[in-house]
Amino acid sequence: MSKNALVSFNGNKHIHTEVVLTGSKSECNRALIISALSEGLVKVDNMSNAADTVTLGNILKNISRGNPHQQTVDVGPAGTAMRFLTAYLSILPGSFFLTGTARMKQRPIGILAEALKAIGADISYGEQEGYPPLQLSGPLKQHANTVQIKGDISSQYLSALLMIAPVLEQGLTLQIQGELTSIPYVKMTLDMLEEAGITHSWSGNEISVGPQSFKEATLSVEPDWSAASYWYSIVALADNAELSLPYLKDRSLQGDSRIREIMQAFGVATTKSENGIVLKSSEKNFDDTVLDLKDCPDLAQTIIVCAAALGKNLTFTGLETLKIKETDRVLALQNELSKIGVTLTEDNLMYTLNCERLHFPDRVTFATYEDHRMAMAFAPLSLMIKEVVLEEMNVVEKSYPDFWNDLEKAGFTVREF
Ligand SMILES: O=C(O)C1=C[C@@H](OP(=O)(O)O)[C@@H](O)[C@H](O)C1
Ligand SMILES: C=C(OP(=O)(O)O)C(=O)O
Repeated sequence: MSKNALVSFNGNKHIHTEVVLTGSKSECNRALIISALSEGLVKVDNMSNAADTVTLGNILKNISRGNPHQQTVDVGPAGTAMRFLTAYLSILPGSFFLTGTARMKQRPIGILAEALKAIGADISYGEQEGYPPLQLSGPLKQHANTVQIKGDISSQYLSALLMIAPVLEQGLTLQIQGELTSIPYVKMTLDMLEEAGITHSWSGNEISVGPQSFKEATLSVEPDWSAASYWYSIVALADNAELSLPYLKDRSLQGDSRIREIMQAFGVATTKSENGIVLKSSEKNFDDTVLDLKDCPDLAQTIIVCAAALGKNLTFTGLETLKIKETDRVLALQNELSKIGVTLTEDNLMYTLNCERLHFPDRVTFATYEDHRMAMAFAPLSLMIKEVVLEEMNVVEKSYPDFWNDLEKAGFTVREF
């Protein structure tokens, strides 16, 4: 159990600062796998200090190929690491026991494991059918080059397969079944592969990657737009703010850069600066009352909590995958928003906020459910609530270890207890 954080903001709600965000964990985790597959031809620039990325980097450094003894590989809470390593380890010679936290053992992996088995991998389930831990014995002997895969549970399964596709003897064609979720993450995978010299074709529900060699390249990682989202929320809740975020680009590989458009309605204007972007307080203007977050599920908590704090009864769609992330994020939001009198109710996959009873007690303790995004999405409420307690403050390390320090630099007080 880590400490709790008591967060407050004294004085005028004015914020003028610069925050240098760490590299995107999604980009870094892909870059690490691509670099490993390319056997060092592909280098990575601006590596993230996100714990999930550090974990994946250490695993890739420490595993030994062809070792006759079984190696245990523990990803902790890192979902992308679990999914990407399932594919990566299945093609390596050797025997691996791939495991993670208690929560990881509840996050489904069967769709990916069965697809890999259909291609020729030797994978079995260590505990519950369809869930980690996994037992992998490689190398995969390919006997199929086309596989059907459900697209509506997690895009990470597709990304994991696409990254190993070029080193498979026969390449790989994915036939996607159902509506593909989190599409920008699949595009990010294909774009980064392309930067590393790997071509693909995508037509209708089929994505094909032929057998190919990686070329020398340096993958330059952009700061994390999901992390930027918490600063958008802070600007939306402040009375007056001007916040610069260096190195964020206009055109991003990250789908979460959509926060820029979404937050215009919440009164946050984004302009380009010499070396990045600047967020400024502007008029709020809620024209759209329904927001579809299917392409950017990691923004859901930020946006829903911010809308609740502003008393806006918005409706959200595309939240189906939130139940299998670090926690059941819909349930966690419902529990914690009730502490400020707000409900989030579902009707036919539409989730609507009701803020009629919104109120801000002097002190509220929010549980974080071993979910970094719960802590970071609720912390901005310290602009509305005198004292906000976020339990288990270390959760933020998963993607944004400097979060509390950055808050202090922006004028918040963060006390550990
Ligand atoms: O590929 C990735 O880097 C990710 C894809 C998304 O997951 P799903 O595809 O499961 O929605 C996202 O929620 C996760 O944080 C990172
Ligand atoms: C869902 C997330 O991560 P992962 O699936 O990699 O654990 C996240 O960072 O919000």
